[in-house]
Amino acid sequence: MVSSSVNVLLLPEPGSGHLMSLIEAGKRLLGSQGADSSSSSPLTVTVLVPHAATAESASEVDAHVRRVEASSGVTSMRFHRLPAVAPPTECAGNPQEFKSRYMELQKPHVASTARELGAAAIVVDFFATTVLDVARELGVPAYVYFTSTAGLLALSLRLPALDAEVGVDFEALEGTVVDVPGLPPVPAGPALPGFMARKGSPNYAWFVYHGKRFMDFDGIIINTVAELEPGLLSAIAEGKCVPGRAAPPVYPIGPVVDLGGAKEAPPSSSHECVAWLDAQPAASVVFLCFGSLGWFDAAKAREVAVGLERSGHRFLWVLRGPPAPGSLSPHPTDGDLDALLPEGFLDRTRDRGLVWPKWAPQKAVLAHPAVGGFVTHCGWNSTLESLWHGVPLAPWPLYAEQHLNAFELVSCMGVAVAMEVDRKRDNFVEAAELERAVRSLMGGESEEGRKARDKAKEMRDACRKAVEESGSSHAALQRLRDAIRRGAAA
Ligand SMILES: O=c1ccn([C@@H]2O[C@H](COP(=O)(O)OP(=O)(O)O[C@H]3O[C@H](CO)[C@@H](O)[C@H](O)[C@H]3O)[C@@H](O)[C@H]2O)c(=O)[nH]1
Repeated sequence: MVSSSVNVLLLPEPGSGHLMSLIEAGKRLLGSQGADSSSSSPLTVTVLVPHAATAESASEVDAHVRRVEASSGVTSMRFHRLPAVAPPTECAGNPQEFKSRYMELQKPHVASTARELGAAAIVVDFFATTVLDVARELGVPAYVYFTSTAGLLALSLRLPALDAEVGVDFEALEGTVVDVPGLPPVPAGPALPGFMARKGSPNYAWFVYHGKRFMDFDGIIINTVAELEPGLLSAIAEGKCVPGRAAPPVYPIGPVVDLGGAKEAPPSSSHECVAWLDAQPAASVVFLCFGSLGWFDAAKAREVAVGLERSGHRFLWVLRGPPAPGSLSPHPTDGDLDALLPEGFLDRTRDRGLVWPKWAPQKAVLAHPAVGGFVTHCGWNSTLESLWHGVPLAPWPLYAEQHLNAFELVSCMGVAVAMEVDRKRDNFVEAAELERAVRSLMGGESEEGRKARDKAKEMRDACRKAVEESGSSHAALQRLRDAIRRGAAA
């Protein structure tokens, strides 16, 4: 019998945390050659790569796509570059609005490409829910890919109703809690994502829109693990987030973590950070790194330096500086260590610390046996990478949905020690608080630290089991493939 392939189009948002995650999800969808060749209708995946809005992001996207194209074993994945569109620069200061409008501008190109290539299903990033119109026009099933937690998904699904129930800005709800099915009461001030806090803001309006739209997709693919967020996934499946309306099927296929093809870590042993770790004792180093957009000014960096020095622990600290003045790009610049660090700090800590001012090989670092704890901005990719290696966390959320993630990591999953972050002072952490959290995380007397370390190991085992043949994520992927094939045959 001649097999006809089922072409799935993926539309990522070009931010690296989103793009890399959806490409990796595409690889998972393809599965091993064995799984695919046993079917009479093998899946193929075409990634529609949007032209990124700034030159810096465009070269980052290009480098990543080239790396995947060049890597062996991804033969059924193709890349199709979409033409450049004029970015909506007038809303560059509102990241969620910017991303949503930028993705909306891709619609005509997605439509023409889908017609040209033939699409059995379209999977879009969660900022691209407007593209559902294209799928409906073409009569093609559509899935949304959610790069963050089931916690954020539940809150997003609930947001349109919350918007109607709560008459004031959520920002004004200091001291009160928000009810999100599947989560303990969420303290509005410290934990609600900033873009959901101001009712009048365009970022907020877009999330109300996305929250409604998620319900209209044929399925929601999410980068989480059933065992990590069981209560939330049940609440969503049971229709508790949007009363009276069943949610579309949810496919938790995580952890979708790009390990460069290796289960343990990408080979980076020649990197200076990894070579430095090679010389440190097991589980002795606290790693500090803050995602693709995190950076510090001298005031915050000083607190970290003092806190680390007083903690007495070994550390590897990725310290990056503010975006270049006048640049449209939100990307940090390499940290100017002389300007950012207190005088003499590097000399005094030379034998037990490394401050790295540039992009670091985070996955290889987290995989290294010398690393015993991670002070993180709580980006979901970073969190999953840490849990994959059983490394406990201390959350220092900075932007996007990271405050909600921090709340969940401490209050639900128990894999993190709490750290007091002052949101009113631009997420400031005092030196003494950092020192306390690092001591607790790295093996002091604290019960909280011991629990976080144990729980992180438990979650490492759960994450690894989930992707094995009998595991929950493996089963979710199979259900997703079946649903896509059924849709193509219909
Ligand atoms: O020096 C660095 C810094 C980061 N990374 C990698 O970059 C990725 C960062 O991803 P993530 O931790 O998710 O952070 P962001 O890039 O900030 O991701 C955005 O997208 C995520 C998924 O939706 C959200 O959870 C975040 O809040 C949002 O800011 C990870 O794979 C890291 O390993 C490095 O390799 N080296």
